[in-house]
Amino acid sequence: MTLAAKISLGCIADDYTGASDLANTLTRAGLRTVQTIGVPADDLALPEVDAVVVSLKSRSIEAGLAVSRSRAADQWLRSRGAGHVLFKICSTFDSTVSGNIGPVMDALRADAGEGAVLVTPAFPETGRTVYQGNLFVGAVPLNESPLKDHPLNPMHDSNLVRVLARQSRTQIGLVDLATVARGADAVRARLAELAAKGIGAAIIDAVFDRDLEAIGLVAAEHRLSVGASGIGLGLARALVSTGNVKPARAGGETGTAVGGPAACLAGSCSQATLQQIANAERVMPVLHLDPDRIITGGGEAQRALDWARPRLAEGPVLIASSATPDQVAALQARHGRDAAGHAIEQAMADIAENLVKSGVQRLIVAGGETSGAVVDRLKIPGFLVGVEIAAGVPVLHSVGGKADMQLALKSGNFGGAEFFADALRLMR
Ligand SMILES: Nc1ncnc2c1ncn2[C@@H]1O[C@H](COP(=O)(O)OP(=O)(O)OP(=O)(O)O)[C@@H](O)[C@H]1O
Ligand SMILES: O=C(O)[C@@H](O)C(=O)CO
Repeated sequence: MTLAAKISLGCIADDYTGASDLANTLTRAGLRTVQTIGVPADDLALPEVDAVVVSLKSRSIEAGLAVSRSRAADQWLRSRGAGHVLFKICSTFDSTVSGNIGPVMDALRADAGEGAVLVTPAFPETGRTVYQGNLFVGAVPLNESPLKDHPLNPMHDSNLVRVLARQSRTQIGLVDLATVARGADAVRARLAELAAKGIGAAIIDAVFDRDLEAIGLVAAEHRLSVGASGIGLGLARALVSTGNVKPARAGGETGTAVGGPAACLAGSCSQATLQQIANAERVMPVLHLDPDRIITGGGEAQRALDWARPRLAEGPVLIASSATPDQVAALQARHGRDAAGHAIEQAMADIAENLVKSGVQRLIVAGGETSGAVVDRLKIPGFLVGVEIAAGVPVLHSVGGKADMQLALKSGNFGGAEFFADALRLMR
């Protein structure tokens, strides 16, 4: 990849929807941003940018692999001049006792020679706030939110100091909201105090965007931070306010229209996605896949394609594997959690690949793991960020691939009740 000037901010995202969420936030804050799929190939030509978000699919893989892939991304970003790298995790801190947030943070911290790393998944625009180290999703603590039923990484503890301590080799501290409210100097002093005690990372509270601006100013003076789009916003605003980046027009790429048939694929089982699918039934044909048949090799992807192809000329279609928490639990009990998740993701990738062969150039995918499987199969090297469909979900324009495509990669919990119709209206 050839980048004309050095980049100001490097980002490593642990899934593809999270990467486009962050790329969207950085773009809106005035940073020219590109999202790459994996560590870019050296010959991938891309425009001059301020920030690169390398998308990995490392949230739910074995911790050692997540570490090695994240380190490779970090080395690439540093070699392109990134002085600061943000490790982008989910705003609901999706992870398990074995990782992968802690192990990746530990490795990147050692590589960067960082003292204490600031960590926050706060993203107030989507209702994620952190107080006294506890993560709230809307009005409820994380462990009472729908994330308690997540198919891959159910979250049962809202205290992130505890959660991260279980995953990391370093001690975890807290920078509380009272400190953040006193501004960047107070945060700086508290972080230095923690680092002096040998504490390697601190969860930092944030409830409003102004908190993230103070956090961003301090984080930007360091080499590494960990968090969701909120700290991305803080970092971007810090880079602009300190004159390190000259802000670009903050509207995103308008891109050229691609036209042609459009399709939606949903593999997310979040409450938000289930509601969005129910509402989509009123405006487009919806096919509900049979997950048992996918796992036992019953030709379900072919059935979906046979269903979709004759309908595409009439308008968009939606194909969903999504199910309620009870149905997900029952399926996992029959087939195993990982086997079920993997088989369904690959079926979605088969369907996407064949829909694109049938002419689809506008594709909406719901779910981070699902999006990862689909985008990998389509071999799209990167995206430029277009208009915003909903908080954290932009229209993406493919770059560097064979076909011109527009995609929307929706994080499971994001988007309004009419998300699919909203997206289709903006994808031309
Ligand atoms: N009916 C089902 N039963 C069990 N698992 C399913 C079913 N449908 C989809 N899955 C699996 O559930 C997982 C959903 O994860 P995915 O990351 O795609 O969505 P999400 O977690 O809601 O989104 P995000 O990570 O963006 O918040 C995938 O592994 C998918 O294959
Ligand atoms: O931060 C979020 O919630 C999202 O960008 C995400 O990572 C969901 O997969």
